[in-house]
Amino acid sequence: MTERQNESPRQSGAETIPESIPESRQLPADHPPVPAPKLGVLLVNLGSPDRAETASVRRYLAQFLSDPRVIEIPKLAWQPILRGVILRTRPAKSAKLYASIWDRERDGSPLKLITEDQASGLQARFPDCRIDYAMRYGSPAVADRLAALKDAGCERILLLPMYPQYSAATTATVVDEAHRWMAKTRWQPTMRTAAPWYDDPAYLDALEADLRTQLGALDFEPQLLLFTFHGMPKRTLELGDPYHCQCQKTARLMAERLDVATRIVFQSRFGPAEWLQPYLDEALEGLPAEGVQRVAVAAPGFTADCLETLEEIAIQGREQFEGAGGAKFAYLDCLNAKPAHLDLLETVISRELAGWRESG
Ligand SMILES: C=CC1=C(C)c2cc3[nH]c(cc4nc(cc5[nH]c(cc1n2)c(C)c5CCC(=O)O)C(CCC(=O)O)=C4C)c(C)c3C=C
Ligand SMILES: [Fe+2]
Ligand SMILES: [Fe+2]
Repeated sequence: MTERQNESPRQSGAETIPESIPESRQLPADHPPVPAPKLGVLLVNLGSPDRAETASVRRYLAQFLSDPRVIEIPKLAWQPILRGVILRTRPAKSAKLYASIWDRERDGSPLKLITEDQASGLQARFPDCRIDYAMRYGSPAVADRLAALKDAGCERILLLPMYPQYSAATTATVVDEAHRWMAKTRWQPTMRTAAPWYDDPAYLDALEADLRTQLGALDFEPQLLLFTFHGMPKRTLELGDPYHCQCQKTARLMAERLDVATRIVFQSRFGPAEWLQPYLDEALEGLPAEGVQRVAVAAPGFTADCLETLEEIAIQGREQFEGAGGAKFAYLDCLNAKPAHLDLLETVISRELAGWRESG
């Protein structure tokens, strides 16, 4: 083999070398193909089942809930509960919920399709990079998309866990998974991970503009705007996870920018342990008795609408509030693939690529 082909513009086998490439850059006929070096960006969100069907949801939940970053209970104690109880009962119920939000035309979950749209929207803004997306659980798998970026010649890859607030159960497990692939890879790309953007002015600007627009379009004036974040076991806060503090900071900085009363709550409790409080469902059920008849709910920790927003908040949350006597309820959707979100993600990606694009 000759020296490394960092500067080689070759894309494929020796017989396809264009005439214009100088002799010194050509590879011998028996050399493995070396694509031209590029920058890659991989957006990674949580993931969904491939279909809104029990078997598919069971596979997805088995992978998700076997992750020791998500369920911090020793494997020997947890697996019998997971296999013997949860995977026997939950998949059928969750499949029905997924069916209620499924995009039938594009045949996918909102979370996956919105992430796909974010990646293609960003690709148009970064013609010099290859932008792709993956799901931490389910498909497309992180390892497969990292391998595809590498095969396309990306020698430097920016990993973008799609969570504005860091938690071990979300951000860290994306990094773990990427590094498991790295550990099996001979010629590793250089990899960076984007920092969480929970207090970044670009994030707050995007949220503020979007929430103002959505609030302004309502047919009522909310007395209260609830900021709901996905919950975490309370124990994770005691163990040093910064998630709770980062959610609090996002909510406080947003409250300072908006001229409506706000409150922070946490949703999607799982299992019998105490989770971060106050809980969304209890808040919605208690508000009418406090005299709050008109409420709006926003979920600034979700970069894409998903089961936890479209079903748990927009459907169940409304029922809880109205069932307790509330009059007006509005769910404000996530930033999704809206231009304001692409602007924010462009800012984050450009910052994280600093030094790479210039030298690339
Ligand atoms: C946005 C941040 C998220 C945190 C933090 C988080 C922690 C966390 N989640 C579970 C259990 C479940 N979460 C489920 C769905 C789900 N969770 C997030 C995000 C966070 N989770 C998203 C975006 C989604 C939606 C996925 C989709 O396809 O739309 C589910 C599955 C759904 C169900 O069956 O109800 C479970 C279970 C735990 C235990 C946890 C922290 C330890
Ligand atoms: Fe979750
Ligand atoms: Fe805190």
